[in-house]
Amino acid sequence: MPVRVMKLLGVTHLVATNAAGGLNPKFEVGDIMLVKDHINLMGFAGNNPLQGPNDERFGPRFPPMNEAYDKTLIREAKRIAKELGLENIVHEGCYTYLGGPNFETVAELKMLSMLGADSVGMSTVHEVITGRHCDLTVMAFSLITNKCITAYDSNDNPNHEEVMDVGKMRQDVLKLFVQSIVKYIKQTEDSINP
Ligand SMILES: O=P(O)(O)O[C@H]1O[C@H](CO)[C@@H](O)[C@H]1O
Ligand SMILES: Nc1nc2[nH]cnc2c(=O)[nH]1
Repeated sequence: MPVRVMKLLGVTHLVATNAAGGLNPKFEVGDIMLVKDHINLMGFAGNNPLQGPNDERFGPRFPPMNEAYDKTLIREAKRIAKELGLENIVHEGCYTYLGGPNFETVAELKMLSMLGADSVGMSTVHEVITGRHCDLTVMAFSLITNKCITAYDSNDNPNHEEVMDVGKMRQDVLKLFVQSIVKYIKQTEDSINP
């Protein structure tokens, strides 16, 4: 619903952000993962934001999702990351999400890893699908707030306080990153529609 309101207000681009657990062992807490693709696990269970009668004013009944994340924006976000000296903490990967609110079991994390997911959260995919359905240009990134633990002998429990703390720790960097991306989008739009 908020995404469709944005569309009706004339918004053309959606930059979605989330806090996520890092499944890719190369990711460190505080890293940023540009989303290049997602696995809509909730969709597999029949939970999709496009369920119900299709409103053709927004988009088609069966929209493609293979190019959900704009490749140009990913490329430019990487360039911007380099300019800001963030290239060591900015990666690219596949996001997946579960309904939450509990964090995952060890077996679930192992499965998600095997499926090819690099980060796991509880949001974003619904917004992205709705945005792509109404033809918004979409990019998304995850802030890796915790490493997903796939060992049974670990006592390291994920918790929401840690998620909030890492968000606060990185807020200035994320603000600068998003501002720079939005500035790039605005410059590009102005050059197309002066
Ligand atoms: O996806 P966002 O809202 O960024 O936050 C993620 O982190 C929270 C759990 O700590 C959940 O809300 C999960 O979805
Ligand atoms: N599902 C999920 N959401 C998160 N949000 C922040 N960390 C996590 C995580 O480990 N799992």
